[in-house]
Amino acid sequence: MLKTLSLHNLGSARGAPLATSRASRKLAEPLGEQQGPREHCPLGYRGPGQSGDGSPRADNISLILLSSREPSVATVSAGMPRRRPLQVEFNDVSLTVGKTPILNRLTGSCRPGEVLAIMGPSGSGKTSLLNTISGRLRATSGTITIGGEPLSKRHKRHMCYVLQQDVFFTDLTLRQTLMYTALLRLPDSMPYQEKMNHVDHILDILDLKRCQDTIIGNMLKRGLSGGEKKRANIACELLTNPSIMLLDEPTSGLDSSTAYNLITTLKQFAEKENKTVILTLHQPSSQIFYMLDSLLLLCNGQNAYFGDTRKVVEHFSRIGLPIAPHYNPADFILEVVKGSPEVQERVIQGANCPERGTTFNLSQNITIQTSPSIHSLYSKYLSLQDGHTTTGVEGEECPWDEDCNCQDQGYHAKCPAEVSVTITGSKKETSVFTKMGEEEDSGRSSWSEETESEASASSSSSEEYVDRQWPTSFLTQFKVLTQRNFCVARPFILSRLHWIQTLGLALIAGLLWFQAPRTEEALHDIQGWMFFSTTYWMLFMLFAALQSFPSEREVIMKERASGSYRVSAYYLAKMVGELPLTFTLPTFYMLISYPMMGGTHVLTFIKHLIVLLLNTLVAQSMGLLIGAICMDLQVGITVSALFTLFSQLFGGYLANKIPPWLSWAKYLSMVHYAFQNMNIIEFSDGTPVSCSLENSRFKSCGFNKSYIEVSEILDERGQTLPLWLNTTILIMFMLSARLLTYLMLRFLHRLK
Ligand SMILES: Nc1ncnc2c1ncn2[C@@H]1O[C@H](COP(=O)(O)OP(=O)(O)OP(=O)(O)O)[C@@H](O)[C@H]1O
Repeated sequence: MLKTLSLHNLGSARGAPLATSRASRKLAEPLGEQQGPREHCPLGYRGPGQSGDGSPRADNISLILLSSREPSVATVSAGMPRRRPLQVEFNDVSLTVGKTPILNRLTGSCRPGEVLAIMGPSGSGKTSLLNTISGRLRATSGTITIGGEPLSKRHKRHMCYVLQQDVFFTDLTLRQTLMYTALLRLPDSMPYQEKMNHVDHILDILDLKRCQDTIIGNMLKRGLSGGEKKRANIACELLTNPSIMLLDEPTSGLDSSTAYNLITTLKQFAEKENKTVILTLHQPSSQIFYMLDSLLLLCNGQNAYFGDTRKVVEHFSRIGLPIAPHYNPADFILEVVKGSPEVQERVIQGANCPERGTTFNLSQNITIQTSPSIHSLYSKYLSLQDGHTTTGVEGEECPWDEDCNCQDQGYHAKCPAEVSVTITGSKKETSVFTKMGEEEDSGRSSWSEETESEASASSSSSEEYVDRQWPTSFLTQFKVLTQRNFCVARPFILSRLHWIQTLGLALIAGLLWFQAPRTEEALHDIQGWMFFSTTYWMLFMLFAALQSFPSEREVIMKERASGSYRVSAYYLAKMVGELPLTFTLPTFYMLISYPMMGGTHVLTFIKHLIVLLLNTLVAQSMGLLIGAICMDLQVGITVSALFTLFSQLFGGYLANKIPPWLSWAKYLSMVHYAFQNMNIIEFSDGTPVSCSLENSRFKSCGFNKSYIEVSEILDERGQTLPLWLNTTILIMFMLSARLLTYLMLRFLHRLK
């Protein structure tokens, strides 16, 4: 049986899959087969029209297409606070970065319930426009309004921005990622269980249940697939039920079927929930293309077309660039805006008509060179030649009216108006796809009075949360971020490699200084163990902390840009969340190494441990500070190497006789204070050190004393400060470094 799609004018087939495209052809194939390999239940494909086993019945394709518009997406916001629908408008928006003009007088709008696609070749300014609409970039001129009000910081909580890149903490599972997002971005007034139900619901809608316990992963660690990451990205944003969704290339890297399903979901989300969806697309299939309500086509940052997607074919015909039959209009318009300067000029002028009162000399044929892939597709299926020539009406100049309509009916008659496509299904069945027209859209909720009044009548709490500066209290942010920081840092700080490294070094140090006798001869060795332990943990923690901000920065920036939490909450949570992890390995090291070195006093061990942990915290603080200042790992490593070597050299063990003009430098060495404290503790509280039997270098050994006086041991390494003062100075080091780090994050790196 043959399936025939008859579209009376390509442009009016709103929402209907264009059977001229490869994707449409695929649709017309037995859907049971098409569904088979798609292990993940395709978005928007559930519901009537599916057979008992979940696969659609091949004889009911048009029903499936219609019923695919009744998805579970309709309940994305079930139980969520209601959001007011907001229209996005931008007028004459220009953007210049430095001296480079990026966007030039762009005008467009998107109403609630609609999907606006921004299309254009690479580098035409799609992402820049999205950034400008979201407020991440400030327009050089022009106006942007959200719900009739000029764009302001307040609006960022009404919109979500799905970035082109998938920015996540790679060690968290998908479920953890969504859970923390929900806890941070959904209001405190919503019970925990409800938030978790919402997470489940979103996982279900985006067909991510199957991989919810998989880690996000990265290049080195396998995790979610590219398509799953894309959907995870969208899931995080859907959680907050935003009024406006901005998506930068949501379909990039997805296969055509997944891309189609994703756009279907977004389309349904816009329609059913009255959301404003603006997305950038690179090369959509015609099926996807006609699902979009309106299109803004960019050409070198300028407006090449803005309007109804269904009218794009007509528009291009009108300006002398009619689209060949069977050609995917999305491919065609991209070929056009990548064409010769002459073609680009014509398109830009056509888009700005009637202001410029443009008329085109349609007698001139313009050849648009099609891409090789399109060519091969054409050769194969449609037997076209290299490129295709668009031809206006010979010798005729179309008289344009005020609305840029060609008034010559004869001209229009020559434009492609009706296309009939025959598709052969493998079961040799035939059915007729009927045009999906305006009637089908009648159910679409629009920016209607009813919706507005509904919105205003919605619970005050919902609007209240929307307009509050933060969705959650400081305490909630702190608690959730502490837990998340712990989960994020644990795989790194307590990695198997770090356990092995710590065990190995503890054993080596223990064996090297094994049961060192407390004698004058072994004094240098005991101090060697103390110096090694101090510097090793300084190096370990400092370099571990160094990577912390540079690696987390993108995620934090993304979350901060959507107004999820305060920098102070994040920073404080990071300090607290990582604390137990910071203490684990040094404690493990001390438990092995100290007894092996011959330490027997429990109290001395505890005091040593406290000093070592404090030293570790100071080192971590310095690492965070250097990382926050540099935000570049290479620069950070160089600065850290200088700092740690300086600290070691002036630590009091390697060099005793420091030149007087350099003696001040030791006060800047954190090792100096920690090493002094360990000496004080070991020789005051531990086993006394016996004098050498012959030629002792200590005066106290000359007065018939068997043990060296503690003060003499300490003085041998220069002037010693009391234990409490060394400890206070170390604490001051730590607090100042942490305060400076906060200021860096808050003011220098714009995590604000
Ligand atoms: N900060 C900047 N400084 C200078 N030029 C910039 C800057 N940001 C963007 N551009 C330039 O502006 C142009 C538009 O960039 P944009 O990323 O918006 O393009 P795009 O259409 O999204 O491209 P793609 O499809 O490849 O992602 C590019 O030529 C880019 O090099």
